[in-house]
Amino acid sequence: MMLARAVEVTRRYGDTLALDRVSLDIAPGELVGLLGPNGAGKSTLLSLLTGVRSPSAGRVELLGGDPRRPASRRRLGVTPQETGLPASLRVGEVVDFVRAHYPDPMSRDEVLARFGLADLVRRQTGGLSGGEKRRVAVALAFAGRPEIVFLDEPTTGLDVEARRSLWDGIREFHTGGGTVVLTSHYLEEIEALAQRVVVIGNGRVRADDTVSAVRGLVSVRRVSLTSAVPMPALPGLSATDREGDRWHLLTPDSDRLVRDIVAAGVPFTDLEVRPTSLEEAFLTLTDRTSTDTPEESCLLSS
Ligand SMILES: Nc1ncnc2c1ncn2[C@@H]1O[C@H](COP(=O)(O)OP(=O)(O)OP(=O)(O)O)[C@@H](O)[C@H]1O
Repeated sequence: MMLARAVEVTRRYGDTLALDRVSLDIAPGELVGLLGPNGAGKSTLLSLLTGVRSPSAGRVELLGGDPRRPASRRRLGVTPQETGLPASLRVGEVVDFVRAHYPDPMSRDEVLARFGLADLVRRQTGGLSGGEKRRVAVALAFAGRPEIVFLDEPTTGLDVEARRSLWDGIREFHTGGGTVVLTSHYLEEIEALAQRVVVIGNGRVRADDTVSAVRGLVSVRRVSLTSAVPMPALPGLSATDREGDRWHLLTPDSDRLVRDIVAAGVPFTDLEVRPTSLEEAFLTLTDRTSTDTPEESCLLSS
């Protein structure tokens, strides 16, 4: 049985198409990273899988049933992107408050120790730093001893040490058999935790593969040069953008592309090669799951 599942799910907000026919299966014991730029639809997908919102079309299942069923929700842990903690309560009290909602929670000490928060137990949450609040918010997702946890950008705003301590807590849960789905803008973060990466862009699944396969897909370089001559169709050229005589060429193999340009006799000046951002790399990912026509796919890279 899949622990969570989206089947051809579409979600609209008014005229905005946030998710467009997304299908995803999360098996027990997986640690899956959802990777995508701002506005890709990651949070929307989490909100559907956790029953906070309903799809406009398609179907979602959590723990074998409707995500809104209280019986399923008791086996679920969630930390959304934005959370509020009651400012006048102490960290230990907040943990106890959340634990009290579950039939077989972790002990207060276990929750705090797993996420390196034991020193904060008596502190009022209103006086915590942003990073400390975030760590408490993430730890709370685990308090009810859930089977599956959804974390929306769990380490945003954390320094390196806090991030590592949080990763350790997530890994420990996973090693104990727990299932985790987390979103991130950074492949490095997903690489540190997950084996499987689902790349979301413009509301669609662009890739669903191992971390190393996705790294290959998004390791794209941008070759820029000035030339009055049109670029010939060269192998390994994933996308082309032109501003007057300035060309920006995206390619997985910049050495080869430059050699090919020289071999083709294209005159140029001001050659520049640099790594791309994830957003740029996404433009080169073809839509493997859709039935889009080639013309529509080209629009993605224009
Ligand atoms: N409540 C809402 N009302 C209207 N539009 C929304 C709402 N929530 C999300 N959207 C839109 O849906 C699209 C997907 O947003 P979503 O928050 O799911 O993306 P995301 O991948 O989580 O982005 P980020 O990385 O910035 O958190 C965006 O265009 C966003 O503006």
